[in-house]
Amino acid sequence: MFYCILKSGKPMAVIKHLLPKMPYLSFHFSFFLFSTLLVMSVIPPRAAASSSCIVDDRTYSTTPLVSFLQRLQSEALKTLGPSSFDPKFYVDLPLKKDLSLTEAAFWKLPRVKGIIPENHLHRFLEAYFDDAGDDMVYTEPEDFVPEPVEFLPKVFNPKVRVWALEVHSLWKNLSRRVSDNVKKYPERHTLLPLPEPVIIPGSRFREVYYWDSYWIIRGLLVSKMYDTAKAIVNNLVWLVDAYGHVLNGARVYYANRSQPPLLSSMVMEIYTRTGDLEFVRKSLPSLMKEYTFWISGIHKVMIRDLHGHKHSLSRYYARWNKPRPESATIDEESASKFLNDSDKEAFYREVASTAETGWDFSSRWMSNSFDLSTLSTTSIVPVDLNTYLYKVEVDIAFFAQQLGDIKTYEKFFKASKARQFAIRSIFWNAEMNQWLDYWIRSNDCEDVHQFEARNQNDRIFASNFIPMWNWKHSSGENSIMVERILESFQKSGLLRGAGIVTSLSNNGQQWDFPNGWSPLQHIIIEGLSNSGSKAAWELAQDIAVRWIRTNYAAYNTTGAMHEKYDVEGCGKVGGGGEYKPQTGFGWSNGVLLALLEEFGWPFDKDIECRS
Ligand SMILES: OC[C@H]1O[C@H](O[C@H]2O[C@H](CO)[C@@H](O)[C@H](O)[C@H]2O)[C@H](O)[C@@H](O)[C@@H]1O
Repeated sequence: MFYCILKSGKPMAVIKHLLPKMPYLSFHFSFFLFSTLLVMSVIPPRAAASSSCIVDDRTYSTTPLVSFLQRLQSEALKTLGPSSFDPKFYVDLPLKKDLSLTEAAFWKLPRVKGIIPENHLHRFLEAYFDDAGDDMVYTEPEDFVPEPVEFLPKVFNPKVRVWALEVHSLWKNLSRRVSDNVKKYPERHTLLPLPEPVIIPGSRFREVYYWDSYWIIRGLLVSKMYDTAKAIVNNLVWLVDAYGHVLNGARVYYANRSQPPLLSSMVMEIYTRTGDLEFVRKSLPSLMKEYTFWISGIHKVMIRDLHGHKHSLSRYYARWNKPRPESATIDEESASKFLNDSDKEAFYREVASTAETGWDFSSRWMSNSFDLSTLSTTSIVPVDLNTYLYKVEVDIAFFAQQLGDIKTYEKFFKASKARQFAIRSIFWNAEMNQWLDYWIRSNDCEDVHQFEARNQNDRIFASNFIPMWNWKHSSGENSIMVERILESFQKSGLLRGAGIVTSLSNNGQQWDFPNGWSPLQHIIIEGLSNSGSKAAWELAQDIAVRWIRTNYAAYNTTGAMHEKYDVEGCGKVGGGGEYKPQTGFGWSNGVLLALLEEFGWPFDKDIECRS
């Protein structure tokens, strides 16, 4: 009833209507109800509103090691202070000795006014831990050669070729395998014992990440490193078999959330280059298992459109309502404004669910762009997630067809058509000519949410154009639609001097203005270039050139590839967010190589920034 009153937007009228039928509602109570509803109807949905009706909430519980390392993280912050403090470092530390011995020594450390003195902390860390990352050992990728045959055949400019070869050689820096120690003493490591070599993003990201791996693989394929690419997929398949989904990253503390589902796309890219059907056959059961994770239980949302059609869509939803272990000190600080435990838990769930989106953090998930405590990710049905799931359906249907499994082909083909229809019905906004995230205004136990146009979020994000990515696979948009979307993109404010900005909100979060991220550039560029429109292809090339130039300029001044860039100026590195900007960097290297392969670089075209 509460929910119906709220949704009506006219609390007093509804109460008046109810009063005659409910004589037991006293004046005082109805006044209280009215004021409460009035306040609630103007408060935007926020973290505390969620999670009261979760049916499928199986979590992997925290291991004793993670609990201890989190405690160590919190004590280290008290000793060292917040400047330059990276909480992730502590939960990545491998134990030298058994946990019981380490804990006993920890409790014996002296404390001055409750704080461990710095020299004692350092001595303790040296005696009982290896360095963070020591359990991921360097391994020479066997399929790496300094200049692969037929490498970037369309790149003629000598400066660009030299640079591209340097970026290609970065795969060697980022190549790792899990040390034998992890297999021997798994309880001493938060790292998971992945069976095959990996490519890591770099710097503080010392382990495999799920969606990063897609663009890493795109680059590895340009570098003709097919075995390394397959090894990454085999590791992710191993995670699906062990946990039922691909983890956010290959650490035990990431077990209760995933990241954007791009595993089938990785298999598809590898198959397209190698024609290895056996590889597809081995991966397919895990792709189907992962698909179930995304379309059922807490990830599933049903929405009835204005014509009465029911659509099954998906959202991000972490099975976790505590601080993220890798950022626990930060999350506890952010949650300190919530007074009671259940509000804190709801907030922590929103935080972890936002990490599942890959866009952590962004105004996209906040009802107030400047207030992290208004994160509402579990109440949002996101355009990009459903675009990726459409692609999963198309990919699985294709693989099944190649393998002669007609029943699976038909099932997934049908599912892809249903999602295509759903994307059009729920996300498409014909006035803006963009696809908009849909906010379910309550997170209660409704079976089916009724579509209301006002629940589309009309703020501008790069994600509003992500469905273009699927133009390659859908039967094609008509050309008038493409032109309209193109115009809408060009007027959106997202296209800046050095690439596509993530959003228009300058609030200090890293997935917001003025940052541009390699994966988003690549998705939108691929969408535009596959639209069949010449103008869209030219725009795709223009964005690629801006992006390549800014990567080059930053590489020249800093000697590194970066995780994100500030697209307001050529050669500017990105910032904001909860950790220091990182270098390395897996997906940026992959996207750069993929763009150079696609668009090439003529001999006489300048690579330097245009003023
Ligand atoms: O430690 C904070 C967060 O760091 C990761 O997120 C960021 O880096 C990832 C690796 O490049 C990338 O996949 C993600 O999109 C970035 O926002 C991590 O994935 C988060 O879960 C973590 O909380």
